[in-house]
Amino acid sequence: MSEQGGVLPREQEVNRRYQEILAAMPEYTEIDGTRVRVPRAVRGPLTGRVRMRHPGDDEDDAFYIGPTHVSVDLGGGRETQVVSWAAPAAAAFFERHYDRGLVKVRRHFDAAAEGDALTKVWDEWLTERDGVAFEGDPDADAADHDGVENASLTAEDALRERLLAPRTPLTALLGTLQPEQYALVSADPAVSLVVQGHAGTGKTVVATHRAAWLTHAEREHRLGRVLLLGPTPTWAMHIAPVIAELGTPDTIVVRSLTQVLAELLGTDAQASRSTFDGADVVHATSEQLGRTLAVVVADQLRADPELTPARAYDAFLKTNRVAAPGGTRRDFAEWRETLPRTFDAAMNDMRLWPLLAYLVVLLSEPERHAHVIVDEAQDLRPLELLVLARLDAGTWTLIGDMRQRRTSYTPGTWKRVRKLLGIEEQPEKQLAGGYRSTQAIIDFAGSLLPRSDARRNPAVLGAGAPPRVVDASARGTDLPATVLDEALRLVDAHPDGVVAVITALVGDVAERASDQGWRTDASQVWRDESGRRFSLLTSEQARGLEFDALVVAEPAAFRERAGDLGPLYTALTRANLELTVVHRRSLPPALVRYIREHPDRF
Ligand SMILES: Nc1ncnc2c1ncn2[C@@H]1O[C@H](COP(=O)(O)OP(=O)(O)OP(=O)(O)O)[C@@H](O)[C@H]1O
Repeated sequence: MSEQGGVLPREQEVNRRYQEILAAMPEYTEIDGTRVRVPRAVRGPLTGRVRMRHPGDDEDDAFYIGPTHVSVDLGGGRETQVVSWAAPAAAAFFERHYDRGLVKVRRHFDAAAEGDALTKVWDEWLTERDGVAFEGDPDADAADHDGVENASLTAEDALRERLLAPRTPLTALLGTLQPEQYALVSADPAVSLVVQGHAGTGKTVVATHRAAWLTHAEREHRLGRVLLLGPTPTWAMHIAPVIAELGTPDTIVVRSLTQVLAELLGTDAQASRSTFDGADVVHATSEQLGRTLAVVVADQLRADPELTPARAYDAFLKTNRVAAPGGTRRDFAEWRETLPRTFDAAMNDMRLWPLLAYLVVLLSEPERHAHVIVDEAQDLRPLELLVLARLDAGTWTLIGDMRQRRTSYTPGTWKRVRKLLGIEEQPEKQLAGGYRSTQAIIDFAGSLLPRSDARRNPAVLGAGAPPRVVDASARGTDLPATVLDEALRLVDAHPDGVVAVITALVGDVAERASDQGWRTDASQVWRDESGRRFSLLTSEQARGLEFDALVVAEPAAFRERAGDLGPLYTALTRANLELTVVHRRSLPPALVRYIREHPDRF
């Protein structure tokens, strides 16, 4: 692939004409009888261009890919077609081996964030290079290409350039969407999809682009309403720009699980707080509880057809028909004794929202979605899955990483998740690309995975610098001071990037930061007087996010559950380019072993 200076102005001109046509389109359109504002999804810049490989090469064999389908008048009686990225023909641009080699060359575009002008083109030849890339290209020499590239990546140079740049908010990535990602984004929605991918393999990219693809206004069998569910409100904010850019308004409902539960309960997601910790949660979110509630509701409905969730809750507190298996039956009964005595009182404890919401969905017909996409699906607890099962009228896309489970209360296998949702048995799809972190970071964090599972994703970013491991006790400094020193070093080294500290000891670090003159608002970002800044987060809060450079403080303090180092693995894998680990206590054995086995790197 190469950048071609002579070609760029030509493509910029086509893009300019395309933008003019889009600007002249009405601001509102009719979708399924409803008037909706035309989304930015149909107004953005061109994504790329494809040249098919036909013996009688002519202009018809080339077309553009863009947000929306139109014909562009090129002047002199010539015109060219722009095909929507969600149309079947767009597969020629996105699929690696489209129709057994029918594509000759693809041109990938990059555009300015503001104004939509094209800023760069890359050509990717899928056949031996012969002649010019596209008819009318001024300079055949511009394409210095010898043939087929890396077998798994497309637009490799564009992708690497994008990944090496300081991280900006997540945006639409159509120009560099990879074949393995496109295959999942555009998979047939008639079949439910379960996708397993390690950290940084592009799961959130797939989840967001799939939501947009399924509901794209120009797709023949588009879906009417898709729920896109993620772990936290921060996640929802993180993905908002992609949905704003690609999504058709009102067709994609973005929510965190807490928001879904709050809506079912008619309450405010902010109103009640709970840490969701402790053994009680096992009971409060168990499948057995779900079965008990279903039995109670069915029983009561026979005698009381007007049964309300509040009365069902009363009946649940009294019933002997507890479905918990033998050993835990007594624990379960004891736990039930601790519950608030009324439905309204129970609403004050967020831990009980899944229970209460399940009663609501058992007793009402909630609005159902045509499809539900769940990002970070490994973190849904059994009863939460049972609630969701009643909100979906169609199929599912479940995307997650069983290695990043927060707790052992969630199902440990995709098979169990499928069972709770009633999804037919089928093998998971795997994502393999390493898009977020350097190889050094992927390998270091990957040492926490069971050896059988330690398939290393090849990092697009290349080898990178080894993580820096700092033993604060050997330095004779305390942990917070060392963490802040290291964070400051990274902030200075990445002036245009974003830096974070992830630790279970947020309070200790925050107190010291405050003593040192750092200030924060509610957003977890700390700033000093000269405007330098870093984020201070728990692993829980950092889910799904990423940072150019990162300090992970005191690995031993991350909770280890069920032999699973999920939260620490999540923390380490938030780093793009540079990772520093600061500790006073011993490191987890897997990291110690990794460091010992790679003395040259540490
Ligand atoms: N095709 C692509 N083009 C450009 N950037 C990409 C592409 N795919 C992934 N990325 C980038 O790689 C990073 C990781 O992607 P993403 O956040 O989707 O991974 P993930 O699998 O959800 O990670 P995790 O489970 O660790 O949160 C993001 O910065 C994303 O923008």
